[in-house]
Amino acid sequence: MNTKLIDGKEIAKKKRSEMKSRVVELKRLGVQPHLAVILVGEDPASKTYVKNKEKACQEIGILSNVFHYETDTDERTILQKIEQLNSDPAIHGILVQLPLPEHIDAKKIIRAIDPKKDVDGFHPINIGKRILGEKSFIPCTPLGIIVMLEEAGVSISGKHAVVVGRSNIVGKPIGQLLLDKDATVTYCHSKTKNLKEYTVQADILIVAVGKSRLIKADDVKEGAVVIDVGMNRDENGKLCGDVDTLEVLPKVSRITPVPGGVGPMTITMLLANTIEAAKTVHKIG
Ligand SMILES: Nc1nc(=O)c2c([nH]1)NC[C@@H]1CN(c3ccc(C(=O)N[C@@H](CCC(=O)O)C(=O)O)cc3)C=[N+]21
Repeated sequence: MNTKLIDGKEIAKKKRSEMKSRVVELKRLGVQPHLAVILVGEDPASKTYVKNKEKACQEIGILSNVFHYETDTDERTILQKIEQLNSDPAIHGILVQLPLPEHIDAKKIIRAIDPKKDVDGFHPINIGKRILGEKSFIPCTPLGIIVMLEEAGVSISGKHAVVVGRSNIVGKPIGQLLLDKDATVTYCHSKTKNLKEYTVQADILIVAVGKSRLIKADDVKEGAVVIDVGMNRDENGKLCGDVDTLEVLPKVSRITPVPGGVGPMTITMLLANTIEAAKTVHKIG
């Protein structure tokens, strides 16, 4: 593998093997980490992701249950399921796979999850705590990015980080996390005029917009670190990111590939959050 590539798959593997021992330790103390996943509908990408999450749980000894509902399931049924999972002491983490069908109010669903079991870190309580610097669940993708930067030995303090994309699950939280690590942060989005003017200034460039190969060599600074959060299909149906990796590669110092970059780290952080949830409930340090 090109030495410029930050190998998310490899870092994920290392982290998962560490977690595996932690799970063994927890089991010795009588605690079996347990994740519940709610999936509504038949979106093929969602089904694949959920399957990958199940597999990852199994691999490191976390129990997982997937509750799969038909597309036309009403909101109340899902809310009732969440309530049941909230009050079940054997369940430590609850994840509702997004996106949900349109007739279901995702905001309402997320608010129904017990914040202590919100391993996605999407509940307003966890978002509020995070902003205030209190202990909280951090969304898996941004957390995975921070861990990758650390593992790759990229220092963050004093760097100019440019975040392209402002979603609640990636853009906004990763900017906040980088800020907490003393980066100077610029947010760009669909209404940003002359995007390139900003991206070329980035020491650390995070791209999470969902547009195939949007970022070209001209858009990056020499020696930049680039994190590609995109998960797109190109015109040939091939999985690709928001960055034209081959084109920018000669110019950057480090870059995450797609696949094999941020994706595997996202799932790994879900496992980490689930273990954390189990430890907290059972008051294990
Ligand atoms: N409640 C919720 N939480 C999420 O964390 C969540 C979600 N909903 N909805 C969808 C997005 C997307 N997401 C991915 C996770 C792993 C890969 C992943 O492992 N990707 C592989 C490739 C997978 C493939 O081949 O399709 C890789 O990049 O190497 C991708 C995408 C989690 N999400």
